[in-house]
Amino acid sequence: MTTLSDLHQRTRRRFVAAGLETPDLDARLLLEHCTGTTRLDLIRAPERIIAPEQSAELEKAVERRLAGEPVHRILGWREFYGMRLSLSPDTLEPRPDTEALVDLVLPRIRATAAKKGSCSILDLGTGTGAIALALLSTVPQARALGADVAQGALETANANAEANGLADRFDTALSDWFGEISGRFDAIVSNPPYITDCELADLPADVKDHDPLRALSGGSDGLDAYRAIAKDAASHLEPGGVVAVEIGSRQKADVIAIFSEFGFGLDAEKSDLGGRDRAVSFTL
Ligand SMILES: C[S@@+](CC[C@H](N)C(=O)[O-])C[C@H]1O[C@@H](n2cnc3c(N)ncnc32)[C@H](O)[C@@H]1O
Repeated sequence: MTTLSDLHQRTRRRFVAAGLETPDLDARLLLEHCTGTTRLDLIRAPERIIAPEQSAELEKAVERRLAGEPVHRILGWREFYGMRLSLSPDTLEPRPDTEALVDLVLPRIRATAAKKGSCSILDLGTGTGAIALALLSTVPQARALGADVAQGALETANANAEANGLADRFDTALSDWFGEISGRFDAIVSNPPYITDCELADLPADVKDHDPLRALSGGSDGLDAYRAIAKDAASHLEPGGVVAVEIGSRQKADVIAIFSEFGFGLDAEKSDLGGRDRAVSFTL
C-alpha cells in the first residue's frame, strides 16, 4: 500500500536525480493533480493511502516530466496574476515575467476607469487571455478585446474568461495584429513574439518543443511584431491612450526607436523580478 508521503518522496527523489530545476515543486504539483489532494493534505494526512489507479496516473505524469514536458503542460493550466488559466497547444504558457506588463499599465487603466467610468483594452496576441484577464480581474469598469491569429488560442482565452467570471467583459477577434480590428481603445497591450531566429535554435527544449512557434518567433531580429503594432497603433488609440508592450531584455532601445518613428514617446517602463528590462509603455 502506498501512502501520499511515500509517493511524494519517491517522486521528489526521481526529479532530484534527473537534475530538474524545481524538483520539490514539480513533485508536489503532479502529486496533487493526480491524487486530488492539496498541500495541506500532505502535511495533515501524509499516511493517507493512495489508490493504485491514482499512483498509476502519477507514474505516467512523472514519465512525461522526466521526458522533458513542462510541469504546467502536464497539468493543463498555469497560475497568472492569481488566476488559474487553461493552456492548449495553441497558447503560450503565461510566464511570471509578463506580470510586469500588467503592473506597468494598471495605474493608467485605473486612472482612465476612474475618470471616464470605463476603460477599453485591446490585447494583441492574447493567447490564454492572460494580460487582458488580469487587467479585467483588477479593474471592474474595464472591458477587453483579446485578438490573436490562432483560433485555438481564442477558444482557450474565452474558456479562461468564463472560468474566471470575466466573460461578460471579454470578447475575442481572430486578427493578424490590427487587420480585423476596428475602433479605438484606451489601452493597447501586447506580449508579442520577440525571439530572434538565431535565439530560437538555442531555446531550451521545454520551451521550443511545447510553446507554439508563432508565439515565440519575432523574425530575424525579433522585432517584426513591434513594427506591425507601432505602425497602426495610433489609428486605434483614444486621445490620451497608452500602448504597452512586453520586450526581450535587450530590446528596449530598439523598441523605443520603432515606436518613436510612428510618433510615440516613452511613457513608463518596468523590469521583471530578475531586474531585466521587461515592459515599456508609450503615448502620443
Ligand atoms: C508571446 S505569446 C503571448 C501570449 C499571451 N498574451 C501571454 O502573454 O501569455 C504571443 C501571441 O501572439 C500571437 N500572434 C503571433 N502572431 C500574431 C499575429 N500576426 N497577429 C496576432 N497575434 C499573433 C500568438 O498566437 C501568441 O498567442
